[in-house]
Amino acid sequence: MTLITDVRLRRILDSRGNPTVEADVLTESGGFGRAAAPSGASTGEYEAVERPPTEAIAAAREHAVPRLVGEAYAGNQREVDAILHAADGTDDFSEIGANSAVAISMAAAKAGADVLGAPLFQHLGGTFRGENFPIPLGNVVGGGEHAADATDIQEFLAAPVGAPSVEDAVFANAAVHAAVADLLEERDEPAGKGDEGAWAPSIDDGEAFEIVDEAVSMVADEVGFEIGFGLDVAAAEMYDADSETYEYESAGTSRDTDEQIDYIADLVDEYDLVYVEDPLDENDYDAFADLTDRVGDRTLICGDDLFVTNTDRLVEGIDLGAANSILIKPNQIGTLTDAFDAIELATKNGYDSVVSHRSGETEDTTIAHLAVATDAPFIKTGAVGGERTAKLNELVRIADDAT
Ligand SMILES: C=C(OP(=O)(O)O)C(=O)O
Ligand SMILES: [Mg+2]
Repeated sequence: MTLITDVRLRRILDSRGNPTVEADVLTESGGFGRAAAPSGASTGEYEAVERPPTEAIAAAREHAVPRLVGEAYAGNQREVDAILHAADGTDDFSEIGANSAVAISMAAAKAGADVLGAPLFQHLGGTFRGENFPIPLGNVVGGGEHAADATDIQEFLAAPVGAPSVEDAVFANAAVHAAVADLLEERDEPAGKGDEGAWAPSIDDGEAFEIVDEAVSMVADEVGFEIGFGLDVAAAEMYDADSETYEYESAGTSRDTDEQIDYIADLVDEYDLVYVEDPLDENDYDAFADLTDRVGDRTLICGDDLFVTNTDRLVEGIDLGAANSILIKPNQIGTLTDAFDAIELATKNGYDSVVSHRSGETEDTTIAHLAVATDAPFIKTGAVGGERTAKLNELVRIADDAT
């Protein structure tokens, strides 16, 4: 029933106005799945390779589509993804492009779910998946590679850890985003928005800490449940390998690795941070391990550029005690199977998985289903903006049994 009869690929727009790959997968019994690849700006050095969409589409049409059509079953995700790997023939999807691979992989999953008449999260997670919903981490102030002339730290995140429901959590993050706007106005700090919809004022990190801390406390008082504070430092983007220092350009500060570890550890205590992503360079497992040793009992230290959703890199991190959490971005690794395997390995080793969007996104909602299917404790997918609310609203629908 789920035999694939056609795979169609096309270029569509992403949220930055750049082209990206969209895939349609059709099956023998009329099943249909459509999915699109997202795209990063602060990409990790070890991510699977995204090719220019025109090239990725041509290569996938030549190498992957003939091996899938009439040969593979959309309901058998591992088979589809193994064929994508075999058709590509490289370690990093540099032949067909991780963008073509992930679009086809996710579209096949949706086609499989369509034939089965099940929501995607149910198809992916099975009937015995847990009943939990991920806590959404909402980006409310940001800079780094996501906005010009804004904070050095890439993302200041609201983390509604005490929310009684996913709906409450989603609305709390939007309220923090709105509260930040009010506080910026009071301080006469005009702000546009960065790529992920977070406010991107021309302020230094110190001022951003004050504002987000206040906004989070105000909204927590209003809603009556705990809202934590988190960061994506995206430190690889500020690391200068020649001088071995972290360069905070807007603040005019430079820190060596030990100073960076001290700085982050102090921030964890000062702001009760519940989540810190990529606080150190993506090649420095040892520094990650030092920091995790110091503060890992009271906050999540999450590897994004460090692990790039790659089980080999995660194994190394687990061996060294480099973190206690992993970011999961399907397009970093190229298929849903690889993303699932990373989550499973993380869970077995006591790491929390954070399923994540990219800064360049589409209306695709697969990550909302992936997070629910795998019982991931967190999802990071912005706070506002159409391509972000597409995922947040889908979570609300899943919770309401309305997908
Ligand atoms: C979402 C992120 O940004 P990008 O997609 O630019 O890598 C991130 O760094 O976590
Ligand atoms: Mg990150």
